[in-house]
Amino acid sequence: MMAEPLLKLQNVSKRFSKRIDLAGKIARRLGARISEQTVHAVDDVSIDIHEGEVVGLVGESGCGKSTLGRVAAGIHAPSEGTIHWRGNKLEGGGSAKDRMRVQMVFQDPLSSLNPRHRIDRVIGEAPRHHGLVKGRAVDAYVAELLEKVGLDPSYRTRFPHQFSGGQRQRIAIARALAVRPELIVCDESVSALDVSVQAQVLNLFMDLRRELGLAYLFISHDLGVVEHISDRVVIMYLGRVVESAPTPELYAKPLHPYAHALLNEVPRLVTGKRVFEPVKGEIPSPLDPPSGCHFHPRCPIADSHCAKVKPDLREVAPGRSVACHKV
Ligand SMILES: Nc1ncnc2c1ncn2[C@@H]1O[C@H](COP(=O)(O)OP(=O)(O)OP(=O)(O)O)[C@@H](O)[C@H]1O
Repeated sequence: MMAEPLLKLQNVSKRFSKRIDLAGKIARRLGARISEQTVHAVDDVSIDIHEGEVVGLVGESGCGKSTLGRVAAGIHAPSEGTIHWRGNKLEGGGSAKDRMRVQMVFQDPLSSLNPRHRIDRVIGEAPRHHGLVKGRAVDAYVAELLEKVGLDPSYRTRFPHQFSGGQRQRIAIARALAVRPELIVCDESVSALDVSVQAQVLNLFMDLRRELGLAYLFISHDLGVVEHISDRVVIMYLGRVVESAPTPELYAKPLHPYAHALLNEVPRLVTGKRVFEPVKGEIPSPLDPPSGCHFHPRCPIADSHCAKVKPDLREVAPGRSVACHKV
């Protein structure tokens, strides 16, 4: 029997209210300039992440990846659904101690690191605040973390702007590690870096996984990176999971028509150029998603049933689930 997952998200949804400024005569005549609409950023998603596992999360821009990552990290409370940590239900997003077990590393370290704080404060503040390390021991703790992420411990008196993009991302990783997490949510954590620096930071993530047994929820639009790093990949479309599968099986034979179309976008190196074949058709608005299967207007095999009925995510093989009426 498989062990209890580290993090279990069950039927999680997250909605946001969006204020729309209605311009024009009709809106004025109706006496309303502002209207509220609901964005279903995450719609009934269930995901398990096991100890030491790397789960890739992919999908086109706006499909809800970041929102799901923030729910997983306790930054957003879900509008619906439950979250369990090692089998224990987290109420109201979880206690501070529970939340420390999941840390997030963002795309742009410069905006997530306080520019006025020296690195020793950036990294040492949270563990000191939570009593993980006290007094003079903080300096040695920060130095050890800097070494762990491949930076010179003497850098701890510098400020974030004195580092390169790759070094800043290492600092953001050291800050995440400082509270001894078991799961790190990486939200496009290498996307802003040069390709050679990307590879170094990805190697660091994998070294830390081996050394500390860390699990990752790895959000990326780069399907090549996700293939390289993930044990399992979850594909989202307009707030819903459409396919979840072990990485080699998914890349060898995607089953959902969207997964199929998306994987055609994996850059292929042809005569030194990166070639993309974008998924055909517009991404519909999450303010007004299509009925039935959200993908049906762009799907080459959809029929009238797909336009009416939402397909459930069904297990089609061990560890592999697909939400499609035709699979
Ligand atoms: N705080 C918020 N308030 C209102 N709407 C939001 C908020 N955060 C996200 N959204 C909306 O929720 C939807 C999903 O956004 P999200 O950022 O999670 O998608 P994403 O897949 O991570 O996209 P990207 O790759 O572009 O970051 C989008 O329509 C977005 O506009």
